[in-house]
Amino acid sequence: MLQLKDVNYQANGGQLSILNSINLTVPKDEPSLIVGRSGSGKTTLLEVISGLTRFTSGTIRWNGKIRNIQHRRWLSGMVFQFPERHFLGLTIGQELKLGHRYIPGNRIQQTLEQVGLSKISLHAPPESLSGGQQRRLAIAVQLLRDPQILLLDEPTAGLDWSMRDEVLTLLTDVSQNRVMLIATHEPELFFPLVHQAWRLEKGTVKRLYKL
Ligand SMILES: Nc1ncnc2c1ncn2[C@@H]1O[C@H](COP(=O)(O)OP(=O)(O)OP(=O)(O)O)[C@@H](O)[C@H]1O
Repeated sequence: MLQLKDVNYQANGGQLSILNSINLTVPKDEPSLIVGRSGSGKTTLLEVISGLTRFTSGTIRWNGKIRNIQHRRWLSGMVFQFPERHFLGLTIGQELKLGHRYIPGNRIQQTLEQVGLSKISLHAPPESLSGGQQRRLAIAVQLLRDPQILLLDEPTAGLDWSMRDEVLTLLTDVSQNRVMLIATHEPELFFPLVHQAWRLEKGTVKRLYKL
């Protein structure tokens, strides 16, 4: 379970308040949603949780223990908005192995099966995949790190309907045994998958849905 207590984040040397006293308890084994308009602070919140951004005050606990920024980097996997823009590997195989000294081939194959990409060639460039497949590859890259906390920023942005369905089905499957938090401005797409959703407005959690 992930717990945020009174988390604040201010930018520009404290001049600009972006997250204001965020309190959240996010359960494991089911996707949860952060809903909010553009500029409401969704990406910032995911970056704070994942340890990519240092918050100003508050506490973040994992399974009851306070976790510092290094712990959270280690615990978390973040799938950025439009992750395909950030692929670095020249091939799908390279992309999957980035940052690892060694990954057994069967582990790569299992992960590709998990995301429904078992038939692709590891020698092909990531750009040869369809939009939905590229999103699934980005999720596979994170799953290979086996994160306890999986954070996804607008995972369906820019996808057509059929590809969105592919990604939505996958998200339910990979939420088992971990916390999954999805930031979106299109909550209606995700409501069939989630039990809990929070609305962020100007950096404040305004409402809690128990669906
Ligand atoms: N380091 C920073 N310095 C100044 N302003 C920042 C900083 N980080 C974020 N902001 C501002 O904080 C606000 C929230 O940004 P954030 O990207 O978290 O919103 P968002 O809800 O994810 O928006 P979108 O859906 O458009 O991605 C924005 O107004 C953004 O410009």
